[in-house]
Amino acid sequence: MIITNEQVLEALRNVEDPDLKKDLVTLNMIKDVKIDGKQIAFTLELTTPACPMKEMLKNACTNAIKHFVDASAIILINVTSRVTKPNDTTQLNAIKNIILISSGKGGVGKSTVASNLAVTLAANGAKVGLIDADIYGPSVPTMFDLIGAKPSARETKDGKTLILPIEKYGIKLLSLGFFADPDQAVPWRGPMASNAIKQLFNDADWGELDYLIVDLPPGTGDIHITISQSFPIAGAVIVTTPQQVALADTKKGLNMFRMQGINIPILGVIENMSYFTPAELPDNKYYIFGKNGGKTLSEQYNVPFLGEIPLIQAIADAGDQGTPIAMDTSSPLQYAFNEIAGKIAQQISINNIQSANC
Ligand SMILES: Nc1ncnc2c1ncn2[C@@H]1O[C@H](COP(=O)(O)OP(=O)(O)OP(=O)(O)O)[C@@H](O)[C@H]1O
Repeated sequence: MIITNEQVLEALRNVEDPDLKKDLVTLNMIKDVKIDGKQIAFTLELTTPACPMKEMLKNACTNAIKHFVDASAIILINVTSRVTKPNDTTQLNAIKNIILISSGKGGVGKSTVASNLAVTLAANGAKVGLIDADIYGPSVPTMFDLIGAKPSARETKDGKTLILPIEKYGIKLLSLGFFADPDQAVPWRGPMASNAIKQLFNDADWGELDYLIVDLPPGTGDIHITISQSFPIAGAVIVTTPQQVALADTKKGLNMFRMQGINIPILGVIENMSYFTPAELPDNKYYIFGKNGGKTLSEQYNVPFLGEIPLIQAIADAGDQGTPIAMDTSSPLQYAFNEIAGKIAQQISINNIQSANC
């Protein structure tokens, strides 16, 4: 019996994307079906390279074809991705999704999370940029071993000067720290800071990006309002530690993103420094700052809980050495960040597709 494209597509109509609640053919995720005797090849186009359901969907496609078409078929699935973007993106057209990394309190690990998410999404194959908008203490130059680095500029055909982001580990980076002397007091204040931040978005040659991660200053202030109101934001990720003082400030941050006029989707809460694990006793967990604070908060606010990151000296060491820990293939944290990045990318895809269908 000759296998036809129609039979294959009909079989794949039985595979539903659990997030988007539609089948893969209706979602236009099946491309280039080619049949050669018993061999069936096609492309499965996901909405993000960091999709946590990649393997599950591949297996479901194989099973559907074997069940509905031919149990002895040889199935070759090429998985690719085309990252979706919010449908109201009118400016910064080549930047698909801007993700804000925010925290109510300083020092809870916002920059650590931003850096590790950036390298994780890039390792999955996404085009990633990172803006360090922390006016009080930009840490991206340290975390990417770029202290003292200075971005160059290029002139466009119409005479405009564009800043060229610095590329490191496959990520395009701009930090306010590149424009100030690392040993001088930070000069960014009020309107000057807001203008400088806007320039990092508007006057830089970002090229095409799937995700632009923005490391915000701690707390709730002018910079948050400026960025939220000036650019289309895919969502905010909130970083907290488990202590009550941190959680109280985190609530203020959550409330700010929900304020009228800001109204930014909250992609979820990450709890950093959740427990301490000594290097010599890797299976022991000591909840020195309390347990489940971040999880309880995310339940109260009805936002996703994205995961826990332990307090481990290797994270601080990796940050100080300029090689984010998620790049270390031998570290269990690579897996932890991969899970968190997958959940964030998945949430963005769902929001984008839902907003496109509205
Ligand atoms: N899970 C962790 N385990 C160990 N050290 C950590 C962890 N998370 C962050 N750190 C360290 O804590 C310090 C503060 O982290 P980081 O700079 O990421 O916080 P932040 O919230 O961005 O701070 P700021 O308010 O200054 O912007 C850094 O030295 C970092 O390496």
